[in-house]
Amino acid sequence: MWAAGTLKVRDCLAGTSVTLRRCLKLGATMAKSKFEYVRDFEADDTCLPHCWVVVRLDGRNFHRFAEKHSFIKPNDSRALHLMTKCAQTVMNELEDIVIAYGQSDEYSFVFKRKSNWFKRRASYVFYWRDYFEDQPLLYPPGFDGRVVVYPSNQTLKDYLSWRQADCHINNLYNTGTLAADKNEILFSEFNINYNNEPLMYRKGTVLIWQKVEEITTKEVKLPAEMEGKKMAVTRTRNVVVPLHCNIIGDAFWKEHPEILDEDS
Ligand SMILES: Nc1nc2c(ncn2[C@@H]2O[C@H](COP(=O)(O)OP(=O)(O)OP(=O)(O)O)[C@@H](O)[C@H]2O)c(=O)[nH]1
Ligand SMILES: [Mg+2]
Ligand SMILES: [Mg+2]
Repeated sequence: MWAAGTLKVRDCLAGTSVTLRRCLKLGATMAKSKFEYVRDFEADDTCLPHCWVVVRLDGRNFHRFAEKHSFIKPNDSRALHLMTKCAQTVMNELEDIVIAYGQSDEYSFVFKRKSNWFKRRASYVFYWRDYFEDQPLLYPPGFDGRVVVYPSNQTLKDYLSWRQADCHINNLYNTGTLAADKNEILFSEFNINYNNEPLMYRKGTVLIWQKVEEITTKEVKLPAEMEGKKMAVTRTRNVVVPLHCNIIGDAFWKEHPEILDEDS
């Protein structure tokens, strides 16, 4: 998705894979060969229907990539914004994604229960220069993807909570030290109040759809006496908005009931 040719997400979301399998079956009956047996190794990778489908992409050996491209430690806001830009682009292309969550070198995309499609993008490389102006891209990063299905709203919420907890733990660790009472040590020894660290670093990024009112001027044709006149027209548009809020706990889900709404 982020770098061409590196993503190995199986096409388990696509209804087309079923069609493809049918075609293969048809072809196979027409021309069977002694090699036919290898098809038995194919696992049925169709995702369970009616479940939430999560695709998580994670940078491969990103430790090296960050080092080679002089990323600021432990958090480089350019890198995080570049990831978010890519994820927003993906969401804008795939309206079936209801929410996405990103931190560090990973992004999770949650597809509607009814979804049946998926696409690839080479966004990360494409937008690199917008975020890392002075740092040339030395090699294209690779991202591996995995697909997991979650059967209930609660398991999906728990999945996203797990990723945000991971963001918190890693960030606290990377910002400071190994010891038990990290917050206290950060404050007393390094004079860093962890709670003052930017929210994007502590909470990661949540991408959701929000309706915005857009005012545009339009030439109005009717009625006849107003012909040629420009008028302000308001229309509602769905846009992808980044948030750096808590998704662990009920408050977020109560505030945004539409995300998990079956019919939306
Ligand atoms: N300096 C810096 N490094 C980052 C930043 N974001 C991610 N990284 C690096 O990316 C790594 C991501 O962790 P992992 O995904 O567990 O490790 P990985 O090196 O990508 O290895 P694999 O995922 O197993 O291939 C971190 O350990 C950091 O080294 C950042 O903003 N700044
Ligand atoms: Mg990684
Ligand atoms: Mg990672």
